[in-house]
Amino acid sequence: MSDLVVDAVSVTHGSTLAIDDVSLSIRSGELVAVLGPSGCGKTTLLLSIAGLLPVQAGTITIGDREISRPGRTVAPEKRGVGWVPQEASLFPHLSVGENIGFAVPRGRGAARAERIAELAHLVGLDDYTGRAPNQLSGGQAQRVALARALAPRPDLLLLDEPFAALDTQLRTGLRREVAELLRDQGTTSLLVTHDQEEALTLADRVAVLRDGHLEQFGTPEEIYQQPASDWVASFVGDVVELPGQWRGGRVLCALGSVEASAVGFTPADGDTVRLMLRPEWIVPRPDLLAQAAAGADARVASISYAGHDAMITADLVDGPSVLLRMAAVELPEVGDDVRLAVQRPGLAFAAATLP
Ligand SMILES: Nc1ncnc2c1ncn2[C@@H]1O[C@H](COP(=O)(O)OP(=O)(O)OP(=O)(O)O)[C@@H](O)[C@H]1O
Repeated sequence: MSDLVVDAVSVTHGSTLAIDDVSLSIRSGELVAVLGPSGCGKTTLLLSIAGLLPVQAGTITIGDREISRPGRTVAPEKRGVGWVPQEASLFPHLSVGENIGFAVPRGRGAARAERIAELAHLVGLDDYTGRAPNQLSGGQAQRVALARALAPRPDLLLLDEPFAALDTQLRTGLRREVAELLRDQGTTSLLVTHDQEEALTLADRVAVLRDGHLEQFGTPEEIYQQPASDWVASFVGDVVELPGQWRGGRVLCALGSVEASAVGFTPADGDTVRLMLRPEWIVPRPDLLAQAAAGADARVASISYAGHDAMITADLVDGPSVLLRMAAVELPEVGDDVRLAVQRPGLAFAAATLP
């Protein structure tokens, strides 16, 4: 398995600039998710890496092989790249075993049959190699598609929303399984998804695309805790935004004086900023009720219970409503008075940059 380097790549569809000067460097064995809203260029990026679309600028390299540059596109079958599509797209006239072995050269005698058996075992379908694709469930078909892509030992595996067509329960289980399998195999993989939870839970690093631009490339923790822009902050996860005034590394706002770091600008004392918090950074602090100086008073307005946790809307006495996410162990009740505090530094964005 090799490194993938996408260097200053631009790709157009006619007059549409779908990928605009994107650079990504993926280490050997890494699983990277490409995350972004519909139409941001995820599929276009994947197609250009697969060799199905030419690049108008920049280069794509796998290991020490340059596979794309303007005017030169190495053919898809010569790139050493595997592809797992959204729908398994198995060949209906071939057995499961023959689907898995489709890209493994014939004429190697036992070696080919061994590789098919090895892959069938890897995806937990040892007993299914003689079956026809229409005798498989959706999840099983997707495993066959994965085995088929891995069989010729690609340098890089591209997965285009491979779990999107599956129901929620199956999707959660299968994606965990697939991520483990790819890690065990040391497969360098690029997974396209518009599902932020999928990206954050599975990937070593996440590339966030917006309108063909790379907004941020970082670990799931960096993307969620230190978003590079207010757009990334609101696209990946829930946000609570409050206007406030910057004062020496803190923001004075309806939640009190909250420690914060400024993102993308250097505020001066007195500047108006937007404070951004995640709902789980705000917590009820009954211990502060006796201390008038700390925290902010609020009343619980509604509770949206989700089993493992709950989203609580609390009306601040001196300000707007805020959202809190709490583990559903000891929840307050609607109408309860609470004292809220912020348990980790927030993010301050320039007021003018917010939509
Ligand atoms: N064949 C095409 N001809 C013209 N424009 C295209 C073509 N394919 C994609 N586009 C445009 O290029 C941009 C990026 O499309 P792309 O399919 O890569 O986005 P995406 O992020 O994969 O979207 P989705 O999540 O909806 O699949 C969009 O503006 C789209 O309309």
